[in-house]
Amino acid sequence: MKPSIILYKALPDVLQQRLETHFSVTRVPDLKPETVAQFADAFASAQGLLGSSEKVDQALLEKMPQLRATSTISVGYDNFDVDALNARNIVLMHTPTVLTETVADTLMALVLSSARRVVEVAERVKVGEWTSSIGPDWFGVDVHHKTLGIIGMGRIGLALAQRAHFGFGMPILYNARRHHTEAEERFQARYGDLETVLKESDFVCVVLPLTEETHHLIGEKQFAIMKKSAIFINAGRGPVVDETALVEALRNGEILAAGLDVFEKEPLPIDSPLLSLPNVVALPHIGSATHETRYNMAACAVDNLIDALNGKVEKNCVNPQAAR
Ligand SMILES: NC(=O)C1=CN([C@@H]2O[C@H](COP(=O)(O)OP(=O)(O)OC[C@H]3O[C@@H](n4cnc5c(N)ncnc54)[C@H](OP(=O)(O)O)[C@@H]3O)[C@@H](O)[C@H]2O)C=CC1
Ligand SMILES: O=CC(=O)O
Repeated sequence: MKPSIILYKALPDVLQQRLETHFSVTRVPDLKPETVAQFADAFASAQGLLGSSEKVDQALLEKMPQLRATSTISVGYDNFDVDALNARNIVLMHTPTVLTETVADTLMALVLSSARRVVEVAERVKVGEWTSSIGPDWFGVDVHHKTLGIIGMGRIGLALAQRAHFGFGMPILYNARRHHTEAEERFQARYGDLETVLKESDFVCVVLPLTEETHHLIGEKQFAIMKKSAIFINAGRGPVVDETALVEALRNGEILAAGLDVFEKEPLPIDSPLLSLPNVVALPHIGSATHETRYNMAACAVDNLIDALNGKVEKNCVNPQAAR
């Protein structure tokens, strides 16, 4: 008999079929308690779980006594209670690498659009404000040859450094928990403590995972030491930044502008003060959102679950030690 799994995200037909050749699949809309109650038997017998974005916590795991493997269509996994998974020897698979280049493109798009005010001035054209040759009130600031600070020199940080170094001649300053020789040798990146990166960068780009250590890592004190001309970019996770402090820093002119793909609360509430600031580019968490990359992520997650339920956890596994 095929193992049973729960699928809580729509997949392209070809991938759903691939999953169905290996497993007996129950498709559910989400992981809300009412959905779990409605499909109680399927959750009770499922050995695998595949989807993205939803919280996978102790309460859910209690409804899934047979669960052996979870597979998320994302690289970030802050929505999973990894300690609870470890305690039950449940492996967690994720999708690093396949999305790296696309997310780095998004970061570069945020850098360029914030600096050159692309969204703001394009809107002004659409509402008919371009009535004569433009003046300094439409100007932006240069990107090329400015110092790019990267906080989190992992896979995505490295791909961003590559673009900025070779494409835009930008000196790279970075912070991570350890030195990254590849970034230093290939892109002449310079390591600095967090304070140095914040103080010396023209662009401060956050590409960190959300953990206990990174929660609100960037707040009032950190914005206060950035250059007044600094542009702040966040494409890691929203709660890494104290959003109230960010709004204050933007309002008070402590920094020039911000480009944001992630927020403390998503979807970003329509009454968020960020949306009334002209110097903010706000994107709906589209870091990896291209047709090609989202397909590759879903395919990777399907393969990951097949591997994990066959005891193969050498690749893409967050907690291989949990494998039984
Ligand atoms: N906006 C979007 O759509 C997307 C967002 N993301 C987010 O980006 C994150 C990074 O992805 P990826 O680059 O693949 O991950 P990696 O694990 O490759 O890189 C994470 C980096 O963060 C650093 N880091 C972790 N904790 C700290 C800390 N406390 N202080 C300083 N540095 C720290 C790591 O340091 P060290 O190298 O020293 O260990 C590493 O350099 C994901 O976890 C996810 O949250 C990812 C994809 C899309
Ligand atoms: O935010 C997206 C991810 O893959 O993590």
